[in-house]
Amino acid sequence: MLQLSWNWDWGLSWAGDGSGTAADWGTAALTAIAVVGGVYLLLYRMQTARKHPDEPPIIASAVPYVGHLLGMAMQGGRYVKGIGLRNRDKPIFTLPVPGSRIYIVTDPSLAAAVQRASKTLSFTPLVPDIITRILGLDADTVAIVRRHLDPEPGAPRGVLADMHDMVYAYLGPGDALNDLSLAAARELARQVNAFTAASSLPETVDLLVWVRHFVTLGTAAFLYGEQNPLAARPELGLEDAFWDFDHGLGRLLMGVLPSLTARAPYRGREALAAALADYLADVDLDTAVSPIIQKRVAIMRAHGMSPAAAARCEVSFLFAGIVNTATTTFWVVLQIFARSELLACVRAELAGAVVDSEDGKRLQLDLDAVKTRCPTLLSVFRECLRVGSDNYSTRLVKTDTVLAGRHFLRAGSVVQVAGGVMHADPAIWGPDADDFDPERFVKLQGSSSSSSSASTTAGSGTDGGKPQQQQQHHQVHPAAFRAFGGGKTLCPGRHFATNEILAFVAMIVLGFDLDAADGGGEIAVPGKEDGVLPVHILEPKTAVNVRILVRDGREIVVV
Ligand code: HEM
Repeated sequence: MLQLSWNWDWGLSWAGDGSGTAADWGTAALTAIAVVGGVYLLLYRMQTARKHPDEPPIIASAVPYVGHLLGMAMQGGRYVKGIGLRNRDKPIFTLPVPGSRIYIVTDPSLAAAVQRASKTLSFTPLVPDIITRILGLDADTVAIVRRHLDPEPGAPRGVLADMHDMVYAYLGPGDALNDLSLAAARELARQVNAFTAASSLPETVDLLVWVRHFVTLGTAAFLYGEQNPLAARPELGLEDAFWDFDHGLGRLLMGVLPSLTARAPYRGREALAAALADYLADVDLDTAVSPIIQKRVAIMRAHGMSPAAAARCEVSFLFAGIVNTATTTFWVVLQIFARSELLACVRAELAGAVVDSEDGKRLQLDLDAVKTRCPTLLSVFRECLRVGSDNYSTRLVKTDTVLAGRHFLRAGSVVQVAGGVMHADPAIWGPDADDFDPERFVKLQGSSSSSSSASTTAGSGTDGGKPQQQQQHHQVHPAAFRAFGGGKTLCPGRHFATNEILAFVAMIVLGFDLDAADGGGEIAVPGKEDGVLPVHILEPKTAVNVRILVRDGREIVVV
């Protein structure tokens, strides 16, 4: 006879009358297995129970409730992407998590429906918590940020709403965008010219590190002025601090004692915030920084933020301006230089976008011509974004919502549009969806649709469009291209980024030759590191070391 009891010294124990036989122990073990199995089955069944008959199908985790969270923590964006690709028959599905639901959308038309339902599905309520953790905001600033999120027309507006509208208006097509694009391209040209002038011998570099150095310093300069602390105070190591911050965003987001568990990103952020606060307190904002930064700082101050808090928030704009641009430029340069025929083709296209100066000493790069006369370059850019972006557009379900008249989404849950799944879906892009096709977007013919979600035209002056995939004779839904997100949070910097990246790639393609560092020859293209939180275009799994040779030593001038 065996009995289950609790013993304070030894914990849970089996008590017997001393006559326990092997059969008794076997029975006990079977009972224990049955109890554990029963509890497991109960939890498993509970997590698969739909909260509503029209709730999207539930994909249960083998470890009830917490399994998906563990999967995301251990495998990053690859985890949900894998589930999405294995369940292509489900345009939307539910991942049960403790106390909530995550609805994953993998179908472009449902993604468009999510974007349209912006009254009940909104990213904004999630922003205060996210930026508090990432930026380390103090309680007063958080209270300001929380005011009047998602205001109705005519209602009082909070700082996020004002900032959103200003940034979208400023970076939309028009003179301000053109001025900023020109300023950025000129700053990058200045840096490339300085590098060319200083380089007499071939240099071996890590291509990503080389590209992002230019983009980091260039962006800091055209946004915050030449005396910005990243450029003017090299002793602070702010460039490294910036990338430490970027590479530790996931840990900062966890918010568990960040000064200990996310030491490098925490210190990087604090160094950047302090240096920007000192700088912005000292300079004459009207003349030293670009107009968009003047407007950002003015909005934050008008809403009552302290100068130090406003400077801290600028770390996020620096992040938005640098990280995706640097990483995308890296991929575009790499993909072009890894294919000699493609390189020749892009150089031939760029010949139509440059002219020699009268004295023959300078190369004049025409920004507009780069955008309009280089279809292959533009296609490579878009293909790099398609292949490199596994991003998720995230929304909180504010009130119970029926999506597209069919799918019940419960209030308090989270919806995520899975860009990585859509970008890899053969049903959308054709059977070669896994391949990098430099001409994919040349083969896709744009139309003049005005949907703002697609951005496969990405900054060419028109939003959206329904490109037709000539080979497959079907259309790619405008919401299937997710690199810039979509709907109310569609990246406001997409036009600017396109201009800047195309100009910068043009300078590199025209000015340099790149070889594999290990003895020259073809440069290999590594896979992308997809086991991280996909907050931006993914980095390569391994470093790409190249030898840089100056091809055309002439100064580049942007016109
Ligand atoms: C290749 C370059 C870039 C890519 C791939 C990119 C991508 C994105 C993505 C995916 C989002 C979130 C969209 C969503 O959640 O639906 C976003 C938001 C944003 N991006 Fe970009 N971005 C790029 C460059 C830039 C640049 C250069 C700037 C500014 C100069 C910028 C400013 C912003 C801002 C301010 C937001 C937040 C918008 C909001 O919700 O209020 N981005 N970007």
